[in-house]
Amino acid sequence: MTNLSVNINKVATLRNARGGNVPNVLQTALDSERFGAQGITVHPRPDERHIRYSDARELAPAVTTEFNIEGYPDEKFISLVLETKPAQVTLVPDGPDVLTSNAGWDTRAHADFLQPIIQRFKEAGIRVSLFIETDEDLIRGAAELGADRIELYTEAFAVNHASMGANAATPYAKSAELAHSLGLGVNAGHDLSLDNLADFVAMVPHLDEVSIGHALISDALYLGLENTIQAYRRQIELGWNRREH
Ligand SMILES: CC(=O)[C@@H](O)[C@H](O)COP(=O)(O)O
Ligand SMILES: NCC(=O)COP(=O)(O)O
Repeated sequence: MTNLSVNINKVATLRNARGGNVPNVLQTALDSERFGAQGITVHPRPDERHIRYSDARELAPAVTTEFNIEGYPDEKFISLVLETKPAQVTLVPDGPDVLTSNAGWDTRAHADFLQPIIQRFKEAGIRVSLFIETDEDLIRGAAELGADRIELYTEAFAVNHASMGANAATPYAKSAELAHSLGLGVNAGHDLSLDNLADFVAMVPHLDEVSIGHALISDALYLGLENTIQAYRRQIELGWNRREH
């Protein structure tokens, strides 16, 4: 079954809006686990617009499911990950000024940059995932760099799902089959939601984890966090049961 990792970036956005500690990011993470989250994801950006490096340090010893830190591997990020030793690090090629993640890695052009970084994290016992698009050669490049997993960047799926339905996931199914054949685990994330998640899970094989934040936290404003996490878990189960086994 595919695991749900709840990205709590937007809880930190709300917390930072007033400069205090409400909502409490750590407590929200622990409650999310209690409500059914099978992982917690954070994406500390250089400007700390939401998740701060201090949040990651506070969360690391407290999270009891899988802790996943996402981000661009500059030296400050690398040091944070090696210090906190999450279960997984997901490397994302984001520039410091992007509104949100908007591309996957070019694992060919950036091979010399990524390879030693991946090796440092693996030597520290941290699973390494690379944020990537549905490009066959770049997925092969991720495997050649020694990544443990890829995270399929699903914005294009979310955009196309409105008009194409489940067929929007066809490129991701092919990428997941290729990744699996190369010994890579398969994660996915970005703009997944209650509307599109079951179709994605039904279509994409070998899917280890989905990390979901923006839509999930937005839904929680109406449904409550516990109901929302359980609703996302149900959508994963619905998609899994629709798979052609
Ligand atoms: C890599 C990815 O898709 C997520 O981490 C996404 O970038 C969330 O970042 P924001 O919450 O800053 O939009
Ligand atoms: N890796 C994707 C993630 O953590 C959350 O992305 P989103 O659901 O906030 O778009």
